[in-house]
Amino acid sequence: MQGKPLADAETDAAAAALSDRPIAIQVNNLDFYYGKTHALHGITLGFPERSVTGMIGPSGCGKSTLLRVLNRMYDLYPGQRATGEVLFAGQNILGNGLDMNALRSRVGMVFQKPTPFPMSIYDNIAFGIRLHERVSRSEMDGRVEDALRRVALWTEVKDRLQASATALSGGQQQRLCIARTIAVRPEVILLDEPTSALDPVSTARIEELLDELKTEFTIAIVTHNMQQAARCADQVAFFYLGELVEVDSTARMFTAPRESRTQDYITGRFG
Ligand SMILES: Nc1ncnc2c1ncn2[C@@H]1O[C@H](COP(=O)(O)OP(=O)(O)OP(=O)(O)O)[C@@H](O)[C@H]1O
Repeated sequence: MQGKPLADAETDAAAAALSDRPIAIQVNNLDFYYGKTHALHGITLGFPERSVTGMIGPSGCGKSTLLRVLNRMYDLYPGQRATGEVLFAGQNILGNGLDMNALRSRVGMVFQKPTPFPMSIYDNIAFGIRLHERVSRSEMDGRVEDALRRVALWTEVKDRLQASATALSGGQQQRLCIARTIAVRPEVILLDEPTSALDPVSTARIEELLDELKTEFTIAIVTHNMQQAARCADQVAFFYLGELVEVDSTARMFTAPRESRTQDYITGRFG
């Protein structure tokens, strides 16, 4: 009997490896409302541990909304509410009585535009650590250096740690924001179009960085860039009009999506 073509076998192996991983965050039957606007409809999606989930879909389909549910960012805005279940660390994080600071230290977020605080490079990183932990000065120095090394920024900034972070280039600022996020040792990192404001070289550096970070963190990234999803993600979820159309390993999504809407989107027929 003839075997499957190699490419198919590899695709199947990648999908199987992903499905064997424990799930870091499991979203079940999630609905989300901005006042009367029903933005997400019955989303069920698992984020496998230590892997990258790419979230794609046309503008307004609900990608950012889902990301904002995963660390309850929406809580900061009146009139926004979620129903369903988001299981993280053995708990439904949509429930009452949750320690939001603790949640956000475990599920960190990086935004589209780099958002360094108007303070020194050093303090940008130390600030988040101080919010959650008491550490000595020497330990803090070590944590700051470690975070900056992890994002390959240390050699560029080690001689000007006390300079303002706002003087860094856009790409450096975004790496600083990622350093700030990982410095508090989260389990999950959410990134909302983290490279859309960056040049191709800075984008490539962030993509390389994600590849390293996923050995330690669970990553969810919203992107409009199909090549970026194909390069960075282990699994890809395609959203359309507030619904999850399909989710699969990246290789399968880009070679053999099950739904024609996915096929149309990834081949650029709409969106
Ligand atoms: N603050 C808000 N108030 C009311 N409706 C909102 C608000 N933010 C988003 N929406 C609506 O919710 C839906 C999902 O928006 P969301 O920003 O999650 O989409 P998206 O897929 O991330 O889009 P984009 O790719 O353009 O960032 C859209 O219909 C949008 O108009």
